Amino acid sequence: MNSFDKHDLSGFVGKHLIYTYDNGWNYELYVKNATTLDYRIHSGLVGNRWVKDQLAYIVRVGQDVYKISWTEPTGTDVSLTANLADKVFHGTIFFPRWVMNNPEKTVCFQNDHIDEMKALRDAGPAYPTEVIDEFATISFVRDCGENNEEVINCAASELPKDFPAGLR
Ligand SMILES: C=Cc1ccc(O)cc1
Repeated sequence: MNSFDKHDLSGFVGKHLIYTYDNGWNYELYVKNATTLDYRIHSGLVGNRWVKDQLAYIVRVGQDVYKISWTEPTGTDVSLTANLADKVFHGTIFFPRWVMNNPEKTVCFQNDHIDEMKALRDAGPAYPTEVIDEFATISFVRDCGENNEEVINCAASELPKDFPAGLR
């Protein structure tokens, strides 16, 4: 018998998170609804890439612990764990070889380039996959409600210098 309802995502849907991986990569994620997320990458291998309306599997695996998994048009697979109580985050990213070879090709607002990303994925090479397995620290959490298009609506490079100051 669990002490929490596995099917209750209300503590996660609508959350806007900013976190920094131990390797220094800085990311931002918005849990738009129970099956969709938006994200923006501030720094790292593919810094300045941003994506809206990525479909994902989102599950609750603990009182304050959620897991999100998806596969991208680029062929990159991602599985993230967010422990909101402890502000601990963990990401596993499975990059196809072509992204490791030419990360700059994926740095864009992906929604405007879906067919191009799929063509690059299909051209490969896919293998050997590069697995990035990193903890991150959550530095910012707020509630933005469901399906809020304003949370992530530009590239990281277009944000004010003092971002995320003033958001709370
Ligand atoms: C490749 C996308 C991606 C999005 C968020 C995150 O924390 C890791 C990877």
